[in-house]
Amino acid sequence: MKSFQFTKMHGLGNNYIYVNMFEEVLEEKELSEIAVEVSNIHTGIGSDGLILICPSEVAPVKMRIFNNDGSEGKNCGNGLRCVAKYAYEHKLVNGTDFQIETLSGLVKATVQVENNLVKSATINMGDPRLTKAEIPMHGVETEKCISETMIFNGLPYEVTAVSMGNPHLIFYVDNIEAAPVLTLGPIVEKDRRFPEGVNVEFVEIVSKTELHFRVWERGSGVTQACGTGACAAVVASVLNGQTTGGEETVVHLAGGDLYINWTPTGSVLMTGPAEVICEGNYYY
Ligand SMILES: N[C@H](CCC[C@H](N)C(=O)O)C(=O)O
Repeated sequence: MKSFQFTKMHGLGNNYIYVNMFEEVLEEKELSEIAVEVSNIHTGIGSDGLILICPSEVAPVKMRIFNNDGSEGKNCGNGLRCVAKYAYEHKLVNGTDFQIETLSGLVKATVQVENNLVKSATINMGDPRLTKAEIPMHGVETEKCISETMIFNGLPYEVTAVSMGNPHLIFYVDNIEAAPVLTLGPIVEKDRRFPEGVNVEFVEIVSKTELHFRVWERGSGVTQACGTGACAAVVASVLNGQTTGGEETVVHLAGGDLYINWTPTGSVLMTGPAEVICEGNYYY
């Protein structure tokens, strides 16, 4: 019987099982299966997936994220805030500003500290990627998908695609409570026009600096929040003239609020909470 120590953390209810790979050893070929197992609420711990906090050659720490279906994602906004919290509190980094390596590149983290504990973090998520080649999605590689009509389940929808290092497709609705998250989400997630799959977001515009948001995540289904998705939603809303670029926009997610700014320099800043739920030993 093998075991490893874990910390369960969440960002606005988007919760993952975090493993400190500076101290634990997990076999690469087991990671996908471990992600599925720990995520199971009946026979595991219960979570949206697994996140590894790893050594890096280019930053103090590296984040790897696995969804609850075992697939590996390339970025995770809520996860980055929790990794930043863990790294600061476990002295894996020096000071409140540091870089984190992800599979989609380096991001910059700034933690907000009270009584030596991180309450929230601001992550500079870098620039959004907008060409169809970068999403990735089928179509002319250099073209962007902004308010493009696409047919899903026999019906036309105006959609906008944004990558924050992971792919997102944004749908606009008049009433977020009635958004077809459970019906349309799984269909779009696996649509063959997205060769790596896609995270699916539904957005209701409230004002030029406020929106409601729900998500069906690639590889995890419905989650309480999606940080990269919220960033993608703000970028899409600015591109569609619905919200104001360069202004902090509040995104209301099921689990709470994120503050997102697509700055004039092109990078996207995301600020929100990060919390520890529990720690323990997992036996497998
Ligand atoms: N919940 C994460 C996104 C996970 C992305 C993952 N579902 C994928 O891209 O495969 C977030 O806060 O950004």
